[in-house]
Amino acid sequence: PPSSICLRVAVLTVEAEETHHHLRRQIIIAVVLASIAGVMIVLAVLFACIAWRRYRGAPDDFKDTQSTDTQRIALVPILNRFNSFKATTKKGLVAMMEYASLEAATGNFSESNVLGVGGFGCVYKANFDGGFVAAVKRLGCEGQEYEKEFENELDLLQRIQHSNIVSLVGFCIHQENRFIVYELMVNGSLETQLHGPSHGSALSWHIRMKIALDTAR
Ligand SMILES: Nc1ncnc2c1ncn2[C@@H]1O[C@H](COP(=O)(O)OP(=O)(O)OP(=O)(O)O)[C@@H](O)[C@H]1O
Repeated sequence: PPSSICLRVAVLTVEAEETHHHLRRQIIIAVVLASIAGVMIVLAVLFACIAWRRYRGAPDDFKDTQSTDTQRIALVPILNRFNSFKATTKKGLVAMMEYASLEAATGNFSESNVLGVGGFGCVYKANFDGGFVAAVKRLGCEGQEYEKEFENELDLLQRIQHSNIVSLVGFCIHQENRFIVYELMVNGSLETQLHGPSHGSALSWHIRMKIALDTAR
């Protein structure tokens, strides 16, 4: 009868609508899940990139202390074989200087050439052939702390090249002795200027302000 046909058509329409609804809901869920997965993948890649850049940019000491220590210890006997020339290290080129030239330039490390004394050794003024003047630090030769200080200072100064930081000229290893050659600070160190015999009397407030700004840079 026509009424039962109408009823069947109505039931079929409702079923079709329900199926359509169900399908739409599934599509929406799939799209949302895919979007979340996509965002998570992008975030993971981003995080990995940042972590990698930080790892590469970090000083060696923060990466793998054990392996850098091993490298440093391994470096010394290799350097000992040379006496002059330039040593290419992972950070650049540093002059390996002959002991004889340091001895000659400092007048055999004479008292009259002493510029100052630090925690790890004495610093001498050195006049090299050709008029080149520098400062030579002779590190004490007892104990591992001197060896570590020598390696740390070389490592740091190779990496830090800045107009406000004294530059590294070279180094020398002679028997048990270790030497570091620096650019000469003709007016002495900042500490000497501030706390030396003059007690800073030579520094005007304008100069002090300039020093403070340069230090911050
Ligand atoms: N490049 C340089 N030019 C001129 N004088 C220097 C130079 N380097 C060091 N001096 C003088 O030698 C002194 C000792 O320097 P050094 O670097 O051995 O020790 P420090 O930095 O004063 O102290 P510490 O060894 O305890 O860190 C300095 O105070 C300074 O007077």
